[in-house]
Amino acid sequence: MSVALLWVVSPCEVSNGTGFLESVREGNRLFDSSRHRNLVCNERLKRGGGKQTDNGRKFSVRSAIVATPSGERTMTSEQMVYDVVLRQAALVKRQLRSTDELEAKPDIPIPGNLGLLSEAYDRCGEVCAEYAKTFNLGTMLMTPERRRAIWAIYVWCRRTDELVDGPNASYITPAALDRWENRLEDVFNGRPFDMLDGALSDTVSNFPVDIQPFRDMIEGMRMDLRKSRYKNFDELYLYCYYVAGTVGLMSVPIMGIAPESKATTESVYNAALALGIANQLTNILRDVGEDARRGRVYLPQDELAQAGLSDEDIFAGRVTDKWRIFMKKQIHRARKFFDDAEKGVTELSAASRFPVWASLVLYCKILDEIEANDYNNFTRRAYVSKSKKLIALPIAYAKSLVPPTRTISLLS
Ligand SMILES: CC(C)=CCC/C(C)=C/CC/C(C)=C/CC/C(C)=C/COP(=O)(O)OP(=O)(O)O
Repeated sequence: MSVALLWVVSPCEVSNGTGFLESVREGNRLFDSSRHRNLVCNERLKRGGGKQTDNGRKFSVRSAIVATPSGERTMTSEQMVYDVVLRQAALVKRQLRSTDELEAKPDIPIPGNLGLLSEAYDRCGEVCAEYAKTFNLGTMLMTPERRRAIWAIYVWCRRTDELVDGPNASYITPAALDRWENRLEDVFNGRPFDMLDGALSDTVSNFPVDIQPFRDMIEGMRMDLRKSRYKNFDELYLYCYYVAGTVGLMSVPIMGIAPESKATTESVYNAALALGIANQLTNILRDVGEDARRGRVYLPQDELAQAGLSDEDIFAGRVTDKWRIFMKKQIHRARKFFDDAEKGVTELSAASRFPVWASLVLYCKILDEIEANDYNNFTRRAYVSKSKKLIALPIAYAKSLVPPTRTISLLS
């Protein structure tokens, strides 16, 4: 069982599988923060974020992405996701107008709870160190406030992912995800359920983080529960946004954009979104065989058909020329998303660039490894060896020293 879940699941809760989320409803809090709650609410109202914390809207906003009553959509997934980008960018701009520079504020003093809060952040750091070693190493260059905020977000994402991918996944129902979303709303309202939520509550009160990407990540988990095929790339793009693009949007308000950057806020968020999509597409291409053994195919069905391939070919795991041609196109697309992301990394605040470059350079290399495996992603797992990682890290460091562009946005 993953460490992240062990921390929040007591033995009796594990026994019935759903107890962990069941207890969310009971509201048996570990983290008493009535003072913290008021401060968070005031903070969000100051930022114009009151709408998000309106109890009346709980669960009415499943996702910013909506369909017509007949289920048809008039916009592409990309256009719809861009609305979330604009919303997050607007939130940051409002914050920037009210402060000279986007820097973390000092801790909110919570007498009696300060020790607990710092313990909560420490635990988040331990999870990050355990599961995201390279990225965690890179975060050591960030300011302590930013580093621990990134940890808190990472832990929430990991716990969310564990709900559908972890040891209790078979007990997870849409209702359980609704309760998890309920708990998320509580986090943003300053009513954290446990210590790890407490760290996130503190983070979202200190940085201009929008709740929508968090809600959308839960929506991605719902999608994973009900769907195992993707008709076309538009559908797959939406899934990738939900489960990974959201992470990019959550991270930039913490990482901060360099004060000297001339790029527009939207373009930097777009690049962050692109990195999430690129990572997820890479993850999908690496795990084709593993996913197929779970009955899942995260590849556009129309493109498979155009290449003369079907699910049967994937379940049979045949590396044919048709498969190689298909894979080349998929890899090419993933690389284009990495290219879009690269333009934005340089615009981040200096200390945040290294962890992002390191993870970008390393994840991108997985695509090279799939090629080196002659596109056999059915029975061979593409991975980047330790020695290749060691070579890549100084390159990432050198890239992180490049300052933002001096001219008005080169980014689209
Ligand atoms: C580019 C700019 C401007 C900012 C960077 C913004 C960030 C941090 C984007 C990164 C988004 C991200 C890390 C998305 C998660 C993608 C992903 C597929 C993670 C895979 O997680 P695991 O499943 O743990 O991976 P492994 O299976 O490879 O261990």
